[in-house]
Amino acid sequence: MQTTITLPAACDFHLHARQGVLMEMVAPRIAEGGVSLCYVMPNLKPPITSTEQALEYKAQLERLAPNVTFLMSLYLCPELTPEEIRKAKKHGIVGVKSYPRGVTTNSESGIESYAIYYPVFKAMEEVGLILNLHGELPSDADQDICVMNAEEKFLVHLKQLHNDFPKLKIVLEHATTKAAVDTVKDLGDTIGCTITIHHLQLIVDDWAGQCHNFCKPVAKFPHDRQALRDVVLEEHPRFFLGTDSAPHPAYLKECAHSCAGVFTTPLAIPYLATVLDSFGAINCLRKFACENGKKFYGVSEEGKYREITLVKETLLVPHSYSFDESVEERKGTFPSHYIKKKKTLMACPEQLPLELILAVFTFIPARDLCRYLSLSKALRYEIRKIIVERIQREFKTGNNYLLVTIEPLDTYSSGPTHIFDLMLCDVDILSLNTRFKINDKAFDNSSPIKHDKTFDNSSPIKHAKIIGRKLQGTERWETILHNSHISIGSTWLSIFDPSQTIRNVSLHVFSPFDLKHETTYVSKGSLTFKINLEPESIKWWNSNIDDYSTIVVSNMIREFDDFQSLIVMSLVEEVIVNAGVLLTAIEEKWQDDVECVVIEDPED
Ligand SMILES: O=C1C[C@@H](C(=O)O)NC(=O)N1
Repeated sequence: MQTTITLPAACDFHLHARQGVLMEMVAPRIAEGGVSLCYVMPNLKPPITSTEQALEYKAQLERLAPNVTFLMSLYLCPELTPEEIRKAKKHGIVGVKSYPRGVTTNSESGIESYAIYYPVFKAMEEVGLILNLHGELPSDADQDICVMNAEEKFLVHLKQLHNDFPKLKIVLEHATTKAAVDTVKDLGDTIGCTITIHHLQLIVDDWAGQCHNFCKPVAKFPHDRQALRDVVLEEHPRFFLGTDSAPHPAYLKECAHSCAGVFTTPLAIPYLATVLDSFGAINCLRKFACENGKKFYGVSEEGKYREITLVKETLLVPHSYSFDESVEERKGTFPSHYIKKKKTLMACPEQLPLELILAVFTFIPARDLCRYLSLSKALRYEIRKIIVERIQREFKTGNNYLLVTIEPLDTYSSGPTHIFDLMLCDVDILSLNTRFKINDKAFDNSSPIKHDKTFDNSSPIKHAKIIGRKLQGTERWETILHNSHISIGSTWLSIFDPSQTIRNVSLHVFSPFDLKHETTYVSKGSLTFKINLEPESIKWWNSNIDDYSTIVVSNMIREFDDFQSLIVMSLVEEVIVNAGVLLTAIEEKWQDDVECVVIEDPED
């Protein structure tokens, strides 16, 4: 069994290197994945339609990944003229990518008919630019076209184009069908074809219901995959690697309308080797990934040649790759349960008198609390991540947020946690008509709290000065707990075991924009424990809460120097009700300034 392979760094002839923060994440990973040359797709926003844009994009990529050779392409669209083609050629642009309108990511300005582009194709044929085809027809039920046959039905256009421009080099991108493989083989030497790694692995069953495997064109039938594998095994010189690696932010991938794209760049060649090995094609790696494409394109690496060595051993694939999603442009579609949105103040957070945004998220209804509590820590961790993603989706500025989650820690309640949240809100609790009470008496385990079912408007709130605040003129936040214990007379506790006294206090503070910053401090009755977000690093220790007469919140949040907003979230429905009271009060008091976002429980 071959366990080590040394070969030239590979070429990826179809890469979505993206732009902005996503590009910053992708570009350095190209070499990490064993690739030293790549052909970059132009479907950015706005698409790359001019030589200047392509060169500027290339320069950005080179700054981020100086060891990689970037071959650039333009986006086929009406602005592209034969003159621009000639100019592009002069400046080293390699090809033009054609997207049929609406078939995939950023293809809104794609083409509807090839006929109008014939002068452009003619110029390309003359100067030797490559035409890259996303080979799918847009779905059209009336024409019986859907994702499963969109590629096959497109092939007539490939044949036609080849017929009309026999010297034009055309690459049918990311072929997924036997029909495509057969067609490319039948056509002459000017027709090449890229194959992705994932299409050598996946079939339709793997993406139906599995958003991470969803891409365009979709993976097809087992016999189609076999045809792709066979042509690799055959080492056919006109078939070569084009990963179509296409990352999307998790919130656009793991959602109802998942974006198409499989992100393989950081592990491209190890992944390819693994897949090839699985069907006995490991010896075809070199031709498929390092040689065929370069020959077809007639390109070399201008001194950037290097070798890579693959070692066959177990590799843990990261669950995700992080980048600053907060500054990614959001799609216009907010979840349908986004019920209330007053004013977008995120754009001008300095207007917030209390630097406060209160967002209340329900994630799991209270009645299902036990379900949440029975989840493993790892799963809870995932859930928190999802919540973070939700927040990132809603709030897109580069602001820092202080995020407080309210979570139950045991089966009984998470009662007082929202008191902490109120503290951190830096609001005058007394002025809010809530039912929260803060006792100044030492907490007495033997005296069960009252479980009055009435809404206690009149309860005076004592020690309002325990509110945490950002210290004037400093960046420190502080909450002082005057030897008090916190109690709460809220009705909702009674849905749990009424004989239980409040036993836990939890406060989770972290920045939704940097998971690494997460620090969770939890005081739980006479027990205080600390949790880092990583489930493995959960640490517990005993300590009496009396020892914590002063809780200096600045300790928890010391890493965040600039909070514009506070987000309070809860997994507990009833807390939402209470927080709703808070929201109402905030809205009443600062109605012109504060945007309160309430997101209803989607399951309701
Ligand atoms: O052709 C494409 C485009 C790509 C993307 O997300 O840019 N994703 C895909 O799955 N196919």
